[in-house]
Amino acid sequence: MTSTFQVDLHGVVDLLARHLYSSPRVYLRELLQNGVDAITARRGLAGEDAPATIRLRPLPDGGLEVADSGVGLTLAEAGELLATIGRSSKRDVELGTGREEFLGQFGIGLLSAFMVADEIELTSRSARSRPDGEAPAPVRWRGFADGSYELTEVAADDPTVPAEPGSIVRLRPRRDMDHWLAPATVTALAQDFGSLLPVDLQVEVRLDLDDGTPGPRGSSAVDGDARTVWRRLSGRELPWQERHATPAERDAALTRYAEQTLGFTPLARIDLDIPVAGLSGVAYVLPAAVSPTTPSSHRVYLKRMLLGTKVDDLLPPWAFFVRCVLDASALRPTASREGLYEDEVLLATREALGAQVRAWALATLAEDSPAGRAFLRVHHLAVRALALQDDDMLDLAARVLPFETTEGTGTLTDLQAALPEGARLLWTPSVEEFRRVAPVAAAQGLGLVNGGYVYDADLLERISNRFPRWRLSPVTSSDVSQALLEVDPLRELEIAGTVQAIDAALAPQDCEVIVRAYEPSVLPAMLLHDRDGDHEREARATVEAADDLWGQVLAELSGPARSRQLVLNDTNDTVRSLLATTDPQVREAGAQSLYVTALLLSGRPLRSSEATLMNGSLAVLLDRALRPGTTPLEENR
Ligand SMILES: Nc1ncnc2c1ncn2[C@@H]1O[C@H](COP(=O)(O)OP(=O)(O)OP(=O)(O)O)[C@@H](O)[C@H]1O
Repeated sequence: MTSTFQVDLHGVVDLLARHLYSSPRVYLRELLQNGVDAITARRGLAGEDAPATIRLRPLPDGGLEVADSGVGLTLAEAGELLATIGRSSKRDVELGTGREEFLGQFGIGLLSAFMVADEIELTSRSARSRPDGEAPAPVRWRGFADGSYELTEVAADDPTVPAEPGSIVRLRPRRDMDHWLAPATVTALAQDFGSLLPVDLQVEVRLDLDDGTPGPRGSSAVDGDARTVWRRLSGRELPWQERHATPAERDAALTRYAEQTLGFTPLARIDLDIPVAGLSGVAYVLPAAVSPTTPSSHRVYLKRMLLGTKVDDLLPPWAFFVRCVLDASALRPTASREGLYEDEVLLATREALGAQVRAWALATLAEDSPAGRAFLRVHHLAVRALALQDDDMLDLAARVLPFETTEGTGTLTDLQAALPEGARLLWTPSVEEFRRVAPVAAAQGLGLVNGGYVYDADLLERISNRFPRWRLSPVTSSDVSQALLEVDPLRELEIAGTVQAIDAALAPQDCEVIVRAYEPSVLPAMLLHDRDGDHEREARATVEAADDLWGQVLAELSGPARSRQLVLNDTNDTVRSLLATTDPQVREAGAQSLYVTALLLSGRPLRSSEATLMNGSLAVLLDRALRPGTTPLEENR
């Protein structure tokens, strides 16, 4: 024996309301959509001239009436389609997809009305004719929130039946949800979802409740005490397909449209057109920079019905500087109809949209125009993000993107122009390293670029690898130390003992001390990070783990054990004073404070152990300086 599931409609509606739809507001979209689909079906039957109207009428009892001039339903169709959840006339059973021409496909849309109504009544006159040529009798289906329904034939002259083919859906409000059916809400929702629909959508407005929103008026009527008018909500061309006398007028109209619908005045506009996805629209460039992690959300219409105002994942991640408004016919909605189904068409569309935005960015940046400069000023981060994955943009970016360099903020071209012909360009992977090295590099005439900001290290590395003509490479400690002059051998001999003592004082900081003579002489010391230090530390760990014989060999190969070098500047007066002192306490405290100063110069905040070191050394130096009658540094000269 086979049985069928018993379905508790309350549970299903609750599931839809809580987990599928983001808000009960979608009930109106589902009703509009059924009306549009029924009109499409009637056009298929009777030709393109078939009437295409949807009329929304708030009822005096707080309910709502939605009347369409669609294909209508026969008794058999209503019995099959409305009595079974998940049954849809618009699905392609063989392909398992929604048929192209319709908006609906899942067979659950009408249920969403139970989020706001206790009772749904659909009265319909079918546009089909019976085999005997007679018109089928009109039908009335009444569905209740407890899952029960009634289906009856109705007399053709019944006054509640549409006079012409079509359907009228009436909702009786659910307690506590009646505000969703209030006239102002219905008008606002219909405007939002349906203003671009290719049908004549009108709402009946009571003049005493009219909020004065401008819009074409239809005929007026007297309904009881209140005068009413029909206000037309649709009938607009897609804004980007409207005709204008001149391009300037089109620009102005589309800018106004962005201001009204998106709430900003765009920096620029990119027309979008992807025929295979039946897609057209506009990408607006944001007037201010946004973080790359801000989810970019777009206003999307599917077959001219609003899908959502915050649809994401429509463009590649690097295109976070645009907001699109578009309409597509070949993209598929998810069942909630609030997002896009991730299928091959969406993947191809995303790529094609990315290509159109990219082509605009390339063309705009390539010409040195005010628009290009404004775009770069506001959205240089997005250009950097795009250049990371696109060689054409990378090549352009290398020429137009500003970086922080030892010659000020400028492009790589600017930096090259400021250096002797054929000079190499160097870059640091962190801001800290740039701060450490830049004063010396600048004084030595080295061209240094700060790669420490978002995307820049990766970008500079890609430029180094892909475009050798820039002669760009990451800076190494040897690049810098080569520019530092060895002190003369006699001087080296003179200070050897002191240097050894200072070196020992900084050993706990994992820092080796050397002395060189370099410009600028106001800089007492510089801290170089040996990026090979990591390998050395690894080598040390291996030495410790190895047996005696191998340990000795490896120890010889592993080189200097400390990962940083404090390079004291022998042309600096303070350093010379320190090197001259024989007071061990002053020497140690002086070395520690030079070390901390060099750390601070790199811009990195001090760790607590380093702050303690600074305070301790300062206390010693102050104590010696304040002892009456002596100045410690002079005392030992
Ligand atoms: N106004 C209407 N005129 C004619 N037929 C209708 C109307 N409203 C609903 N129907 C019929 O009832 C069926 C079920 O409607 P329902 O809104 O539940 O699902 P759907 O529109 O097919 O799919 P979806 O769940 O994607 O909206 C429709 O496929 C359609 O055949």
